[in-house]
Amino acid sequence: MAARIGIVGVGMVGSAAGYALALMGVAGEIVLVDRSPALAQAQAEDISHAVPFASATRVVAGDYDALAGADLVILAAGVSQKPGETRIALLSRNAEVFAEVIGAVRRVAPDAILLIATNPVDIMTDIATRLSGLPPSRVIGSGTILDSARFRTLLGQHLHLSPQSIHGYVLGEHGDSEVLAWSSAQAGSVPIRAAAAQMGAAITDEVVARIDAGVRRAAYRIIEGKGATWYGIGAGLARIARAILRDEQAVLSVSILTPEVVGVKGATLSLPRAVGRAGVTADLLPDLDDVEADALRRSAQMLADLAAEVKL
Ligand SMILES: NC(=O)C1=CN([C@@H]2O[C@H](COP(=O)(O)OP(=O)(O)OC[C@H]3O[C@@H](n4cnc5c(N)ncnc54)[C@H](O)[C@@H]3O)[C@@H](O)[C@H]2O)C=CC1
Ligand SMILES: CC(=O)C(=O)O
Repeated sequence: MAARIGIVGVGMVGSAAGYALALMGVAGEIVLVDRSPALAQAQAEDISHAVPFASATRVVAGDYDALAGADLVILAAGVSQKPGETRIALLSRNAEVFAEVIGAVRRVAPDAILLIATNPVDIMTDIATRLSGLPPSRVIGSGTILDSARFRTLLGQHLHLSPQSIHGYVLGEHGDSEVLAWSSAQAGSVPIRAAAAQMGAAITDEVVARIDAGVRRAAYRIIEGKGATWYGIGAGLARIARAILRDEQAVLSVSILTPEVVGVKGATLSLPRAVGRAGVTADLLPDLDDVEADALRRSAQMLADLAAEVKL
């Protein structure tokens, strides 16, 4: 039977995910739910007009009851950052939104995998895991999927290679403490620094600093310029959804509650992980140098401490 995806919160991010999913054609039906039914209705109508160019997906608006039987529900409800605001500053407001939304989704779609986009996405994934009672493997935050895409884009531009031929991951928090795993990045099958040297485009300290800021500060820059980010994450959410619904076992950097990593217990954070129909089925932590391992430890500890402060 064709897959059914729900999206709760269809502002910029939820609607961009719906649009990307409709173009990709991975679902038979996409159901849009929002606190504003008029917005959900308008987004469904607009996105459905893109469908004839790409797929046969049915795109409809509905209330929570319309999510019954969903295989996957994407959560993008809540407030977003104002210029200069951190993701973590959104926590208390979005925790209140999840207190209402997660129970409503679970009541009608108990078998759905939850895919979280709302920021701060790692802590919101931790909250969704606890509120839902689902196993962590079935409550997946988009985490650093977007940061890894930004890393691959900038490395691809530096080397004049397709970002699809760059393999590199951002680990830890989707946020200020994230860790770019330079030491394991590759172009094709060649370690990134060796590839860069072969291609006459050495990765100097200046290049590292520029790409690091390009990734870490991307959201701040884009929000300054247009108020929010949505295309990158919309495509990232659709990519994760495709991996789940087609049981791809694709390696993607996503966030789940993790029993232990680099000595830190109980942090919800991103690592490259295998993603398929059962959710996350394996972790693939790359080899890290000492600087990267220390940075990941700090990021993980910060996330574990912050999540522990959230009382539900
Ligand atoms: N994980 C990531 O990489 C990214 C995450 N985000 C986050 O995604 C979230 C959404 O961002 P935008 O779409 O730009 O915001 P938006 O304001 O455009 O949309 C949010 C939507 O949530 C709805 N909503 C709020 N409370 C609700 C409730 N209780 N029940 C149902 N719907 C509710 C609103 O009506 C609105 O339509 C933010 O937290 C933002 O920071 C944004 C970009 C990237
Ligand atoms: C807003 C956000 O989290 C991002 O674009 O990375």
